[in-house]
Amino acid sequence: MKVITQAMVAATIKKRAVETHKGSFGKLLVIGGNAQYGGAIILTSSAAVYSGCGLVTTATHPTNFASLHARLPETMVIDFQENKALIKMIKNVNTVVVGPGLGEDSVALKILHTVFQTIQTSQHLIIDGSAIDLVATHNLKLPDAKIIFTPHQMEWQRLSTIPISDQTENKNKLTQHKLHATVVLKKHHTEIYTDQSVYQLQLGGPAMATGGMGDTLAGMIGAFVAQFSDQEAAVISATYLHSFIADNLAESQYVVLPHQIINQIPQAMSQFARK
Ligand SMILES: NC(=O)C1=CN([C@@H]2O[C@H](COP(=O)(O)OP(=O)(O)OC[C@H]3O[C@@H](n4cnc5c(N)ncnc54)[C@H](OP(=O)(O)O)[C@@H]3O)[C@@H](O)[C@H]2O)[C@@H](O)CC1
Ligand SMILES: Nc1ncnc2c1ncn2[C@@H]1O[C@H](COP(=O)(O)OP(=O)(O)O)[C@@H](O)[C@H]1O
Ligand SMILES: [Mg+2]
Repeated sequence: MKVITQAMVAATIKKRAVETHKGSFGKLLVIGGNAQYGGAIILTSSAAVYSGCGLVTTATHPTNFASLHARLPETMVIDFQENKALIKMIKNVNTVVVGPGLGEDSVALKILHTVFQTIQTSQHLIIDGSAIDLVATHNLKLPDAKIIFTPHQMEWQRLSTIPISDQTENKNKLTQHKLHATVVLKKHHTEIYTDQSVYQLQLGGPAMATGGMGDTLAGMIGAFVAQFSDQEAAVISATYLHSFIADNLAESQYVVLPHQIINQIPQAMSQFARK
């Protein structure tokens, strides 16, 4: 297992070229947030905007529109139940994040079907939270796209059928290979399984054990993958930065809240871009 280093992150987050515009830094669609879990998609969307994605659109339940816009005017919104609008928007972006706070009811399942039917080979698809459980429960066939799963240990157990106590590097690697996807297995010392390698994060700690922490990471990964050309480097760097910021805050805080990490992303990226 390779340890993720600061140098890997610094090599990914580069100073921006001047002859650029918002279209140069990725177009991302985040899908999630039912009537119960609006906070999840607010965190994912915010993390994506603060991570520098050029254009972020949020497909969510309409009950979340006002709260989302009050926190984050930079994102655009669509109703995730409007199938035609959803299809059009999926075709209009280079990266999709699906799952944070999506829920697992029939509406959620229909949305996930639409994503899987519409996504193209060249697009990045981050599958998180409820969407991972829907894939596992309904044994869904994965589309041909650049897929990244971001399960915590229980979600990985449901998807891979490997019990948490048995989630060894070799077993995880075998399932990652079968899935044809990158797997970010979230836990203390998160592990990232790609086609090429296995990486370990040696940052992060229990101050991060707060609901919404993974929703935030999903937005960061989405934004990094949307704007940086090397998918593997982007996933590793987003995962590192998330815990790097948390550890800095945890020096003076007992707990670290997801929105506090989000607020620090632009400064932390600037720090790495100057290395
Ligand atoms: N503000 C919002 O709107 C929020 C919305 N959210 C949204 O809710 C949806 C459901 O996601 P979820 O993660 O909350 O539920 P689920 O998948 O059932 O997992 C929990 C079960 O797994 C177990 N467990 C074992 N190991 C574990 C580990 N390493 N990490 C974590 N859990 C571990 C754990 O064990 P226990 O706590 O019982 O010890 C428990 O039995 C999803 O869409 C998400 O985006 C949340 O993000 C919260 C904020
Ligand atoms: N004790 C811990 N040590 C390191 N990281 C942790 C710890 N507890 C939680 N985290 C991190 O917090 C995030 C939790 O993700 P997840 O369970 O999906 O949260 P949620 O769905 O509530 O947003 C992961 O990135 C995980 O690595
Ligand atoms: Mg989660």
